[in-house]
Amino acid sequence: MKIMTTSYVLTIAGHDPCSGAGMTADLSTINALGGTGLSVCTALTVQNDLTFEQCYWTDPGIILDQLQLLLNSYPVRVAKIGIIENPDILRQIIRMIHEVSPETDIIWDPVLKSGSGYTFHRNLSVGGLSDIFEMCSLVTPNYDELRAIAENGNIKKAISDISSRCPLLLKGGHRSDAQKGTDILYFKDAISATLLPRNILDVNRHGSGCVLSAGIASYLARGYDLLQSCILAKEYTYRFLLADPAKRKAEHIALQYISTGKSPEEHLQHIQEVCISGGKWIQLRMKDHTEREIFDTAGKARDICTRYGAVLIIDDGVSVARAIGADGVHLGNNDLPPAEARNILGPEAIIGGTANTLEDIDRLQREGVDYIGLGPFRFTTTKKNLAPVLGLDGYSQIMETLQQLKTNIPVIAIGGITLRDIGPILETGISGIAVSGLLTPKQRVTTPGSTKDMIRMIGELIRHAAGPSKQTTEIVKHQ
Ligand SMILES: Cc1ncc(COP(=O)(O)OP(=O)(O)O)c(N)n1
Ligand SMILES: Cc1ncsc1CCOP(=O)(O)O
Ligand SMILES: [Mg+2]
Repeated sequence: MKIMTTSYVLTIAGHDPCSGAGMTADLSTINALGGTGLSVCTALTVQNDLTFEQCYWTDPGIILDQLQLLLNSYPVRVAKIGIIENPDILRQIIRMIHEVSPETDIIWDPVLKSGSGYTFHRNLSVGGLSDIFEMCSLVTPNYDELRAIAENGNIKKAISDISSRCPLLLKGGHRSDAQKGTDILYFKDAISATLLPRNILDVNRHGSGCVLSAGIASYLARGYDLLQSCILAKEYTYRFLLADPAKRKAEHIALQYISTGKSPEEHLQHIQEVCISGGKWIQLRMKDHTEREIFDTAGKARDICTRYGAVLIIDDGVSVARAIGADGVHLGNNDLPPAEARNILGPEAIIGGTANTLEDIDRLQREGVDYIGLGPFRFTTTKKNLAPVLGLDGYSQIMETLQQLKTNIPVIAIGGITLRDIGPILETGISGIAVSGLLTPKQRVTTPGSTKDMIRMIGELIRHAAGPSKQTTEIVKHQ
């Protein structure tokens, strides 16, 4: 008897001991996306994220026995297939799924080569696989894989041959041309949907292809249609790639909320309000509080930020940041030098530094900060002992010089910034803004609207400044 519950997703894939790719990575993805994972192991591999040494294929009899048992016991909604020894075994697996559980959708991720260069298959061709495509609900090759199986290198024909039999998601993650990160989903009848990247991430992370196809399987299992599943899984994979700390740094340099409050409780209330409203980068800045209060509040702020997926950095306090496991610090001229902070906090910590002049930026950059807080833009009561106000002219001059010097360290603006200032400030080439008063309800006297509205509007302004609209899907009919 089949055990009745929903969203069973089966991965039929190899074991990667470092779990970046393969069966265990698939299971993590399936579980993270609300599915229940089942697995059949097709190979034991000796690899990590940098090197691939050996592949020991599982006896096909064991694969088929395990598969039969699982299909007889669970209502498998989607089966995702990764590395398989050869097309004959693939064919036997797919046929068994069709016979025992005809309602199961099959996604085949045709992995021909590992990211580190190990070749699983040569001499596969679209023609020799046509019966396999007929039985799949989706195949997900990347561009190199499609080129390898296209007869006479004719990619257009390969696309048309495969997509006349089953939908084809052509992945652009590993491309080095303008199509990098763009995936195209081809359906029958020459309809395709182009899935544009939300951002080009310069990472070819081990296992990202597995995460994408396991993600599609999981969303399909939850009842989304194929296009929706591809869009959602692409977004999930983007976030998975961002979990690489180096990328996370870049993504968060856009809007920073600097906390303020009369008491530790008020700081935490304001931080929570910003996080609930979609803020993703918080700086805890507590002046005139005891070390103990700052330490306790920082621990609570870290818990709030973790809950909402926000990055937390601490103003001045390197030891507090280290003690509570914050993501980094913002350092002023009287704080620990950035290099010392880096030694204490490690290579992945976000370290920001305060600048008022071009010379400050030059020095801070040499000292290894990740971003610069340049200001003040205008007078503000939030900070005592303000440096000279820069205004729009000051920002324009500094940013122009940085561009001439081809310096591309992220520079964020700070100091008395209102909603209206953001557009003009971003036009100078500034990459983001840090605000306190604008996102603190009691201080936002001149700008009505909720914190959520404010963050949404600031996000729009930042996206607008970053270039063309970020619409991520275009559906077209090819001639
Ligand atoms: C993003 C950002 N930029 C500048 C500052 C100012 O920092 P600092 O010079 O350390 O002054 P205080 O904030 O400590 O008064 C900042 N905190 N954040
Ligand atoms: C911390 C700091 N450093 C320079 S200006 C400033 C205060 C920013 O707060 P507000 O956005 O309320 O002016
Ligand atoms: Mg400081």
